[in-house]
Amino acid sequence: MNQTKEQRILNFVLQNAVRGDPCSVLDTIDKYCSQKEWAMNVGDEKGLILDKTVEEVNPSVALELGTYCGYSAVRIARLLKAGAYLLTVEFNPEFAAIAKQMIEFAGVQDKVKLLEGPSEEIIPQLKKKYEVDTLDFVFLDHWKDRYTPDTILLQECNLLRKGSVLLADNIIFPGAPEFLNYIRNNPHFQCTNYPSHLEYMKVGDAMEKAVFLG
Ligand SMILES: Cc1ncnc2c1ncn2[C@@H]1O[C@H](/C=C/CNC(=O)c2cc(-c3ccc(F)cc3)cc(O)c2O)C[C@H]1O
Ligand SMILES: [Mg+2]
Repeated sequence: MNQTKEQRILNFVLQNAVRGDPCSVLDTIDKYCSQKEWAMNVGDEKGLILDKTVEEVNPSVALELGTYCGYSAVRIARLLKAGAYLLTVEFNPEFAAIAKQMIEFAGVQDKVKLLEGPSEEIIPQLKKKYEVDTLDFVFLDHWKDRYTPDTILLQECNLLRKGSVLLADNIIFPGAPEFLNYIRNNPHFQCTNYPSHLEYMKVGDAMEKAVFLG
């Protein structure tokens, strides 16, 4: 049975990266996806915007929607302080299995909880089942038409507090026009746009930061 692209990415990491070294895992994925097979990781350029935002927020509890192969989970987890953790949500079991191995190889498994299932089911469980009070940081990188309903759901579930920071990928390409309209016209959010490029390409893209004002 021939391998999937995601399995090929994982195998390339297992054979070429340094076990327990998150930066080497990230560099190895970026090398593979820029030279061999493109894949929808946030990548090195937008990854720097993600890094700066995570360092600025310095979250105790972070949520990621759309784990995929685990690239941004490793990217976020490597920056978390002692005792802080990332919850990452992925509903495709194959991607979840790949991401689990990627996260473990990088050595950040103690900081990451991979939750398998659709975000609309997981989000309402975060308080009771996963003992979350509020979220300090949320990275949105799943299906683009889910950004708005999930942002509304996070508010309905009282998971955001004054100062919670959302960061959304792919504002330009593939684009999230409905989310952009929602969040920029919502008086409860203060938005900032970060122009960049689509991962591994010369195509323009951007990230949007939205601070919840309470
Ligand atoms: C609702 C929900 N719950 C849990 N997991 C969910 C979910 N929706 C998607 N997911 C999971 O997240 C991942 C999906 C991410 C969606 N991201 C994308 O579709 C995406 C697409 C591109 C792109 C750019 C140019 C092109 F020409 C083609 C594609 C670039 C990106 O950075 C992306 O994030 C994998 C999926 O299983
Ligand atoms: Mg993306």
